[in-house]
Amino acid sequence: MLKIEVKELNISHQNKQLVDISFNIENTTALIGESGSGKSLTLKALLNLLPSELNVKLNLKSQFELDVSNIGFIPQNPFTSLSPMTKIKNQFFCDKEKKKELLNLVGLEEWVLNRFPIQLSGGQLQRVVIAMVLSKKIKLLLLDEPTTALDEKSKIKIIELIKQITSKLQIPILFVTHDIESIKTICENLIIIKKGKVIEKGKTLELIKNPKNDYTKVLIDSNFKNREFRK
Ligand SMILES: Nc1ncnc2c1ncn2[C@@H]1O[C@H](COP(=O)(O)OP(=O)(O)OP(=O)(O)O)[C@@H](O)[C@H]1O
Repeated sequence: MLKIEVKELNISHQNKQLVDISFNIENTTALIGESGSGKSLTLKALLNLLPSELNVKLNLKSQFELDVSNIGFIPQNPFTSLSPMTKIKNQFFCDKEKKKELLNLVGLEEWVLNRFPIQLSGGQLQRVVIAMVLSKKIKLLLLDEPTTALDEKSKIKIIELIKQITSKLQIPILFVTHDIESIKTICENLIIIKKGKVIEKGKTLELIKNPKNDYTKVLIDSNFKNREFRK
């Protein structure tokens, strides 16, 4: 399995340090932190999509050249990641048989191709986005809170789908979220960040069972309490 070593990622705005971390993306890795901790900036840096007003220093080691053509990205909001006025079939680039096969893999049927994004539910759209990502020969998959825009029922189904897919892909995966519960059964490794710094990392299940840092404890407790509350 390929591994990506982010030896140094330093992002600043004027004199303010926003992110200063190093970590590995190995097998399935989750990056967790509260709002404003630097998760999105980290993903944008890997995608080379940081706004020009930010200063960035990225030093990474990987066995392959990373560029947009070989990175798959599953965003927070599938509604805004697709063009609203274009039918799905015209935003999905591979032959028809492959499209059908991929749609099938994500639990959708061919009729979806003739719809505009607005005619699909959030859960269906996120499945379409996943099928599109799988149509490329990707070497790294990044997920940015992929269930944030979905209702609770769709969220559970999409997490289940992501779990199936990530176990088959055999490429490094970085799953960014603030929801530890959702990655518990998907990600083998866990990195906790706070205010742009890595404060704890390790194997997910061990870390959840035995967090060393107080911030990690609070993050875990609030995650599970919220979930109980929502049931
Ligand atoms: N273009 C920018 N200019 C200045 N500061 C920025 C810029 N983009 C983000 N920041 C700051 O960087 C910090 C990290 O932001 P980031 O969006 O990465 O957080 P996050 O962990 O993804 O939060 P959320 O879970 O709410 O999306 C925040 O304090 C944010 O205000």
